[in-house]
Amino acid sequence: MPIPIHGPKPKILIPEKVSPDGLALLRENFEVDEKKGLSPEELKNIIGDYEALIVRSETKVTAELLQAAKKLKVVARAGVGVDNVDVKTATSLGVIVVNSPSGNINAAAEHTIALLMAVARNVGDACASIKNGKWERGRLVGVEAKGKTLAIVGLGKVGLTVARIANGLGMRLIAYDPYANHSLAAAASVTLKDSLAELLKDADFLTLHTPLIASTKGMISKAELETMKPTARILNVARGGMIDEDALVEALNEGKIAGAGIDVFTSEPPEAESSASRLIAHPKVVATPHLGASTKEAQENVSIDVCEQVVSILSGELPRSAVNAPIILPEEYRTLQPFVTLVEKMGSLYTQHYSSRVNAKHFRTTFDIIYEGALTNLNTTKPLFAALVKGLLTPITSSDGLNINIVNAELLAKERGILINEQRSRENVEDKPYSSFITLRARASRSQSHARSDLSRSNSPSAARTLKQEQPEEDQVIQGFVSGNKPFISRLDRFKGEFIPRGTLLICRNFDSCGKIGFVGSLLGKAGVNIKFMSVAPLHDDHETAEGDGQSDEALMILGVDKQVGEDVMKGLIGPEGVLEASVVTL
Ligand SMILES: NC(=O)C1=CN([C@@H]2O[C@H](COP(=O)(O)OP(=O)(O)OC[C@H]3O[C@@H](n4cnc5c(N)ncnc54)[C@H](O)[C@@H]3O)[C@@H](O)[C@H]2O)C=CC1
Ligand SMILES: O=C(O)C(=O)COP(=O)(O)O
Repeated sequence: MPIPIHGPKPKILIPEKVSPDGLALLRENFEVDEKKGLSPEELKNIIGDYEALIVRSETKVTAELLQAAKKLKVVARAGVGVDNVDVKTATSLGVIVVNSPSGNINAAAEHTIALLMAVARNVGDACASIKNGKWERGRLVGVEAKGKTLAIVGLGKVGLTVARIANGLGMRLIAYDPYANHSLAAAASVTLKDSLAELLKDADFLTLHTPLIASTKGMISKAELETMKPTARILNVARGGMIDEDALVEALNEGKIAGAGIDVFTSEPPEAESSASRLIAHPKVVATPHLGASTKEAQENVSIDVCEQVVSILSGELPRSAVNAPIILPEEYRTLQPFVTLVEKMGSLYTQHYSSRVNAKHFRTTFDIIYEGALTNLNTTKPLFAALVKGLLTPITSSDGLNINIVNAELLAKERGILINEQRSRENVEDKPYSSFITLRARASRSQSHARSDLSRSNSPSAARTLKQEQPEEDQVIQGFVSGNKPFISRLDRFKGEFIPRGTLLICRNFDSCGKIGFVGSLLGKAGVNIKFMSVAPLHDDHETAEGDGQSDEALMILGVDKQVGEDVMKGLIGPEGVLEASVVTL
């Protein structure tokens, strides 16, 4: 995969133990810092240097940490649960959060079964007893799994894998999951129950496999435990906090629950005198220190999975399992990529060409973006939407850089009151020279009193300077297409003509009469500005016939220049000898 890296290598911080298999993929192009044992304060102090952060469950990726992470593009969770990551803040900052949704599923499911068996046969207690020189065969009689009812809360990936293994053990399977896939449940011989209460009363073994979210926090507390059989045993390899630890200790003490196998706790590692530590110490509990994902195989899987995604993101591509961005298939992304570049350029051209007019009134906030041809068949246009927001806003956003991307584009557009209507045109494009093209239309119907004034506050050096003699009121239209993977602009306002939106461009509107090119060329020449290419755009067909409107003999001149054009030169271009309007844009 080509990685466009110039200058120092981007830095990746790994504050936890992550398998070297994935890290090997990073080392060639990135500086990989493995720093274990950092305090939250130490982490906050250094995070500003890093573009990627790879964590497991121990690192708390808080809002405070994310805000200090000025360069951060991605938080990669080498595992499933992202409850230790403030995904909402990451989203608002445009930081992509990725995980490995299936790399450790089997490990978690097998660990659940290991705990189930250990609890059923008193393995933990028996092990401690024999090591203490005892031989307590009478006290340590267990129960069999075969024929017992396994009640599963959360029939997702881990829950289903547990069900399949338990089926092989001859267990009867029931589950509660309001969002379960009924055919997958049936194929795994699982009977779905309509409520948690219905599930709990039948459980010989209860196992939890949901994420820790508002609806699952404290879902097994005193009231629920009291509805269960006193012979029931409880397993938790999902997350601490789903079971009320104090209530479970009490139920075990009172003989209301027979035993528990617990891998995850409300505080990890457990604080002294905490509910977690009391649960761990309980003789009827088999406890493990969050080992569900800790197999060699699972750690290899998750490491490779997230490191590949980090490489993609730092190379400007999209990951395959982002938690806060839409999933886009690699083939689809490849098709979209040149159009993403095109749309971003169109947005930036819009902002710079139209909006930095002296009083900044013309930054319209309602845009139509119309996809035609092959683009109408795409599953998602989210990357194009994000590229448009990025293009529109980047020239007027302060340079210390808001990271605008697919993660936060919608939010940012909303915050700034920019309305974007995406449309797929069903028009036949067979007679057109390109298989797909895109039109950006800024609507003139908006009341000017609502027009944004961001541009008047702009301090961006890339914001264009435009000088003009007159300002027609109509929709502002930019049209473009991709050819040979390169973006082209094919229409700007009333003018049609092809040019590549790249570098510094001087765009002049002028009467289509002799001498204009010479006039502009000579003025630029005197100012030491070199012209690299030039394109002339006559009026678009729709506007050609409007004789007598004073505009039918106009054209656009687009010149690629090798440096910025000074204010004095810009002023000198306008006039009866010269052009009607001129703007400089940097794309
Ligand atoms: N102990 C460990 O080391 C590991 C723990 N895990 C944890 O296992 C849990 C499950 O992981 P996956 O199966 O991959 O997730 P998943 O997303 O595939 O499945 C979760 C299931 O929970 C269901 N669910 C959501 N809210 C529910 C509710 N209120 N009541 C009942 N069901 C509900 C969902 O519909 C879904 O089917 C996660 O919390 C994850 O962090 C995963 C891997 C290792
Ligand atoms: O993947 C998960 O959700 C886990 O709980 C595994 O956590 P870990 O990566 O072992 O700290």
